[in-house]
Amino acid sequence: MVSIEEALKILNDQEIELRTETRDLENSLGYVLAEEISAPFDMPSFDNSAMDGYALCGISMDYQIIGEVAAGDNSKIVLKEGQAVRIFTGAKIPEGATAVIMQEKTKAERDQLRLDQEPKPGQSIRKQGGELHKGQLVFEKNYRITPAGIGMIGALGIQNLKVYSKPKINLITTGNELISPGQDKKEGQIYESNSYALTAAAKKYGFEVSDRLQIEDDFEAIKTEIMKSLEETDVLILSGGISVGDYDFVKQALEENGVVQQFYKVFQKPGKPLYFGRKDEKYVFALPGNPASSLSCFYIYVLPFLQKLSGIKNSGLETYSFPISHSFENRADRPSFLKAKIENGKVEILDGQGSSMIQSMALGNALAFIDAETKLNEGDQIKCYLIS
Ligand SMILES: Nc1nc2c(c(=O)[nH]1)N[C@H]1C(S)=C(S)[C@@H](COP(=O)(O)OP(=O)(O)OC[C@H]3O[C@@H](n4cnc5c(N)ncnc54)[C@H](O)[C@@H]3O)O[C@H]1N2
Ligand code: MOO
Repeated sequence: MVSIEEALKILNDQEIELRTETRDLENSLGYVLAEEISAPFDMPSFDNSAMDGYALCGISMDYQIIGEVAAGDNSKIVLKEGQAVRIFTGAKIPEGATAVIMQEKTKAERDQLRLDQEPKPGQSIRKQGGELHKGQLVFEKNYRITPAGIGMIGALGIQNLKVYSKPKINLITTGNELISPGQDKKEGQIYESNSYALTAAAKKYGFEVSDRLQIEDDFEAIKTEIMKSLEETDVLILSGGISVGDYDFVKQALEENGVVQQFYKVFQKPGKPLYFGRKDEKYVFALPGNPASSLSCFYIYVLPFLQKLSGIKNSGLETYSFPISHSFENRADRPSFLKAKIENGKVEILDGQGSSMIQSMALGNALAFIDAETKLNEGDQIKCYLIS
């Protein structure tokens, strides 16, 4: 049995080989850059108008309008003192222009333009290179691509990006009692829900579960499916059958497939029988079958590891401390991740903390961490892992 800190350290210390691939801009959200990106040209690449109005030359109140420049035009107009052109936002500033005045601050009659006040030199002109200079570093390697990042890279005209690959994930649920939602349920059976919750949690953080399989508590079947899965996947997640019961075959089946245990059992609640192992560059998590245990172990242990395999540096759920809205005593002898709800800056520990209970997790938005046998008074700070 290891502590939570030891388990997290073992995961964090795994030596892993990151793979890279080329992705098109559109499909790179959430990926991590495996290369630097520098500006291939000045941004903006030409002086352009920040307003719909008039570009003019010289400081005066009256100008003669000699033409028009719209966005996208490559006008050859050269303005002389006292001349102006009609111009629109984003259009290239003609040579000789010293300022742009928004149209609301002007009166135009035929080719005569009168301003409400004198222009200031450079007014409403977005200068070439005002945001970035050619060759300037825009994103360092390891930048995690956000929607704004996609916008920035697109604005630089770059279509293909070298990024770290995300791991391929397979999921196997085990248990004789499990049937799929939608089927008729007989006495003693329950609906298999962990694969749905785990797949959804993976998806929420940008990971796809490629293959899902439900198998019975049959040692040979579990062993064979683990073997097949290890051939085709990077990360295998199993749910159920990892405790000490007579039908808990997962650990032995992993061992017989050459998977080397990195830790088994974490001193925590829920999720004590959590297992992590590896076989060369293949990684295996065996999560406890209880629905809240498996999902909570996914959030705290599997997710940061999937992120690490994708090149993400600051991996894991966001954590913040909040004051607790009521006094609370953790009677459990293990440090606990409690289903909780943060509302109006305070945390409420929810009813329904059993490892099999998932409704409280679905209604909450955080896992609140509290040490074993600890009493908190209203207003005491409690560390929360945000899950929504
Ligand atoms: N003698 C002991 N018994 C147990 C211990 C222990 O230390 N000594 N630990 C308990 C703890 S803590 C947990 S957590 C569970 C974990 O056991 P398993 O990982 O072997 O899980 P199962 O026994 O297969 O299932 C537990 C529970 O969850 C339900 N389940 C399983 N899979 C699914 C699924 N895919 N979807 C929905 N529900 C699922 C299953 O029906 C069981 O009710 O062991 C304790 N026992
Ligand atoms: O450690 Mo188990 O996940 O509490 O039920």
